[in-house]
Amino acid sequence: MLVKVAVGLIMRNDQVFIALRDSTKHQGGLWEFPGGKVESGESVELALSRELEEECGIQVSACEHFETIAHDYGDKQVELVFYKVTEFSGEPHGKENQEVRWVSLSQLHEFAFPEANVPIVEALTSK
Ligand SMILES: Nc1nc2c([nH]c(=O)n2[C@H]2C[C@H](O)[C@@H](COP(=O)(O)OP(=O)(O)OP(=O)(O)O)O2)c(=O)[nH]1
Ligand SMILES: [Mg+2]
Repeated sequence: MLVKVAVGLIMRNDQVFIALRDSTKHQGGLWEFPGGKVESGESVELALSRELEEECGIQVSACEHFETIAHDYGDKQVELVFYKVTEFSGEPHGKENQEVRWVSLSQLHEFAFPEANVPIVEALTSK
């Protein structure tokens, strides 16, 4: 089964906001860009706003599609729809008590992300 996921690249100057995935979750113990599964009947952009409010406590006011990546983990197939979150209100934090960081794009490669994120990290650091 293919799981569609809305993912936010929350940007501020040359930094991006990342969070540590709970070790009990799929791809746990790795860093991620906040986001989550699109629910049935929900648009991807609505899912993005809902997930970023739930996980980081921010309200998205503007976003733009960045890249969509399909990836097969073997145990799970995902379609990750990445958005650059260009305007938001509230201060991003680990609302679900997850560890979070603002990271300079030049240091992003120092963090371990799920395999599907590799092209995104590459694109963010080379632009
Ligand atoms: N949020 C997020 N998920 C990612 C990234 N990269 C990546 O491969 N994934 C995968 C891991 C999961 O299989 C899936 C997203 O799941 P999720 O755990 O965020 O979903 P969710 O917030 O709805 O969580 P839950 O209700 O299952 O607890 O996408 C990423 O950068 N961010
Ligand atoms: Mg999530």
